[in-house]
Amino acid sequence: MSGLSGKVQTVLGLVDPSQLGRTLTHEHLTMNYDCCFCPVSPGEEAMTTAPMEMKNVHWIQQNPYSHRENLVLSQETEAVREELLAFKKAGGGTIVENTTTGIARNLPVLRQLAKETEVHIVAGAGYYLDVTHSADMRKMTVEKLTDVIVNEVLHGADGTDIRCGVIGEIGTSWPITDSEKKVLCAAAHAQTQLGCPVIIHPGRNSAAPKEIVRILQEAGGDVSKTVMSHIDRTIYDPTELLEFAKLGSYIEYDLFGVEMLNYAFNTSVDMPSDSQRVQALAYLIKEGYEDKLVIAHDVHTKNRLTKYGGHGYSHILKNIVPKMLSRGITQNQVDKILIDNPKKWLTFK
Ligand SMILES: CCC(=O)NCCS(=O)(=O)O
Repeated sequence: MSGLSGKVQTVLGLVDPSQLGRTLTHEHLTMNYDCCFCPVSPGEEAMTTAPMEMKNVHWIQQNPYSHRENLVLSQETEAVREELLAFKKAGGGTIVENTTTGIARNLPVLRQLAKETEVHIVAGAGYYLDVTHSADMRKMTVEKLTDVIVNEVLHGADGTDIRCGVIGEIGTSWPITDSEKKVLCAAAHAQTQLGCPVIIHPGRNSAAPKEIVRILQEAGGDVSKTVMSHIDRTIYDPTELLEFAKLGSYIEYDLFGVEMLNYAFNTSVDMPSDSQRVQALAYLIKEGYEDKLVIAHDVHTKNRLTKYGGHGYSHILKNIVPKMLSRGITQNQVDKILIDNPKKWLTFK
């Protein structure tokens, strides 16, 4: 294992795991989501460039991926700084920033935000979805990709000395592409060398998480130290959910705050409400998985910020925790989900 053993690596350096406090395991503070622009139905084209103002907010909330400006979170560093200060004031301690290569990771901005707000920020290594993979990167072998990821953790990424503390979010589509499979194998190999946490973005199909676990395990990865993101929009059937839970990864409900009727990336999906997310957590707790649950908002577009009428980064602490408690989840279980489980996951072996 590396010299990082027993520590958590933030953009400001190593910290003792006991310092983390309440942790959101899947957020973005600066990124660009142009790669996933969704065209609108005929007649609605003008809305894709409409100003981000009150009369358009509802349309943007329902069609977040079809509004050009909404996809550029990187323009909102000042608003994000304010939000992080509010998160800290609400009792938050740490944010895992999941932006990887392909969606405009900006480590100097993350370091600056961490310094200015005193929120611990853990940055992500590796690559996002196939659609963002460059021609050069596609030519790399698994060994070369492993070297790049290991280097991002041990020495710094994007030409900086700022080190990543987690591998991911590693992007996968459905079906998983060959290039994405190579990255998954590289993530598993890097994890074996480093003993570090991994986090995965599964494709939008209920079979995707299980297939990813299979690929990671075959490549020697440690699934017990891996978070499967976006379960909210991926596995609905309770039996399928339990089958997946048995495989041993962390299960992440990370779209808290998203309430939308039509989910443009997969129109066959009924996006759950926050109440249904809390019900899913309560169900998994009842089934014995309270040590494997983590939660977040996955803020990745402008409309999710309070500046634009969104819920911001404090919604879980301010609104979801009281709801969890009112639905029979105990304070001890809440603390596991927000403090103990993230701490265990983020600590290098
Ligand atoms: C970059 C942020 C991201 O991938 N978010 C997931 C969106 S969704 O696939 O759950 O809609």
